[in-house]
Amino acid sequence: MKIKSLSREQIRSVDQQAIENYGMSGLVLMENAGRGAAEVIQRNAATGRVVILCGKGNNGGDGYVIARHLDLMQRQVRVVSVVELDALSGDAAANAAIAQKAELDVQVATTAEVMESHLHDCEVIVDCLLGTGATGPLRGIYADAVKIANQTKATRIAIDVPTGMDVDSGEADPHTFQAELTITFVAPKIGFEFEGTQSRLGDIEVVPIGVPRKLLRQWASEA
Ligand SMILES: NC(=O)C1=CN([C@@H]2O[C@H](COP(=O)(O)OP(=O)(O)OC[C@H]3O[C@@H](n4cnc5c(N)ncnc54)[C@H](OP(=O)(O)O)[C@@H]3O)[C@@H](O)[C@H]2O)[C@@H](O)CC1
Ligand SMILES: [K+]
Repeated sequence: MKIKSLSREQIRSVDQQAIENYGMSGLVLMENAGRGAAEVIQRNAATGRVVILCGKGNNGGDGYVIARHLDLMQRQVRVVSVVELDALSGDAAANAAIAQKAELDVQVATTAEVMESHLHDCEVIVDCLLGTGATGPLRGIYADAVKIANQTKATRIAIDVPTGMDVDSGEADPHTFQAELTITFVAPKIGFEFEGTQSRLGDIEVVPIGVPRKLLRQWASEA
């Protein structure tokens, strides 16, 4: 079933309804999202060292799942969190803990200098800094991380939305992540349809996260 482009409120409502009305666990949704994204990454950027930039929220949580699945695919992968790991909560904290117990390469970079040292020689950068929970201009290390990532020669892949782009208006922060590929969950976002956004989004791939068709039917496109 093809789903229409959704607003921030609608997409957040899909997740919320799956959890509250259907009894799905947020961890399962995140697992589906991260696993699906890892498969798309593997298809589109099959070689080279991968750095996954992770923020504080559930978009960051997706990053730890992606790392675990890419590691299973025998990729060389490092997670770089822009916050100390004890600042994480909920499903993101759970997946960060799994990644650590699994002895994946998880680093913290809270300064531009340290971020630069992690990004200067990787071949693929995956942006899990901010998703649908982003508000206002990029703050602090988030802005630095995107700026440094955009200056590298690495292949850049955004998860759910390029960090810095508003999901509803498509408006871009001066430091918006410049993606060659955006892997977005459930449906494209309304902001992606605005003129000028294509150069920040690159190609768009939609990944389903296992929410039931009955829930999605209300947003089915006519086509
Ligand atoms: N179960 C689900 O719902 C599923 C969700 N999924 C995934 O979750 C994503 C949504 O996650 P989310 O709601 O946690 O928001 P997200 O964007 O990761 O982080 C927000 C945090 O970042 C911060 N912050 C905000 N703006 C900022 C700024 N300008 N500059 C700097 N920092 C800023 C702010 O923290 P603060 O600094 O205010 O403490 C805020 O708390 C969604 O896109 C999808 O990828 C999938 O796994 C499928 C299942
Ligand atoms: K992102």
